[in-house]
Amino acid sequence: MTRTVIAQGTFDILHPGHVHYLEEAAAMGDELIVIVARSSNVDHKQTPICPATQRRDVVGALEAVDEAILGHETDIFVPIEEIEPDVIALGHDQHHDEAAIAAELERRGIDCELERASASDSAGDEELLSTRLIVDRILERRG
Ligand SMILES: Cc1cc2nc3c(=O)[nH]c(=O)nc-3n(C[C@H](O)[C@H](O)[C@H](O)COP(=O)(O)O)c2cc1C
Ligand SMILES: Nc1ncnc2c1ncn2[C@@H]1O[C@H](COP(=O)(O)OP(=O)(O)OP(=O)(O)O)[C@@H](O)[C@H]1O
Repeated sequence: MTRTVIAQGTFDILHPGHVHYLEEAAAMGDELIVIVARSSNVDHKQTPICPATQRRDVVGALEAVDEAILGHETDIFVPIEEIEPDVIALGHDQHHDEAAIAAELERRGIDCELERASASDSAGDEELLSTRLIVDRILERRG
């Protein structure tokens, strides 16, 4: 039986922290499907620079990723219901409440494990590993 893992996020301007998360998520199973957040659902930080379709296409080109799909516009559990994953891999710093996600999965009858990925190691000098920091540096150096 194929063990399907879901990873999800905004993935606006890719960096090695994203690669770390997706490689770790891929290692949790046999197949990795990535749900790329719709810009309208990214409400806890600034609106993404790149359109969702472009963010999806770049994530989908990574070696660790079997398939990247656009998330649902209004109900984030719809793709989960359709895919029926074995594991949902949450990012190390994602704000989601694990207990609330687990409760909603149970309410919808979805039997799936929840795992937390680790933070990536330091990237060394001039470390960024964050889209927000990349954008800040662009503004600082080129603005
Ligand atoms: C289990 C799960 C499923 C998700 N599915 C969707 C989805 O269908 N559509 C969507 O726009 N975002 C989806 N998201 C992503 C949320 O919108 C999201 O966590 C956020 O906007 C991305 O923020 P981040 O990149 O800071 O983690 C999902 C998140 C989780 C935890
Ligand atoms: N440095 C990192 N180490 C490990 N995982 C990371 C790292 N950066 C991002 N991720 C993971 O990648 C996923 C998508 O992250 P996201 O698109 O929010 O990027 P970000 O760089 O954290 O963005 P921002 O800096 O704008 O908040 C999340 O699950 C997040 O935890």
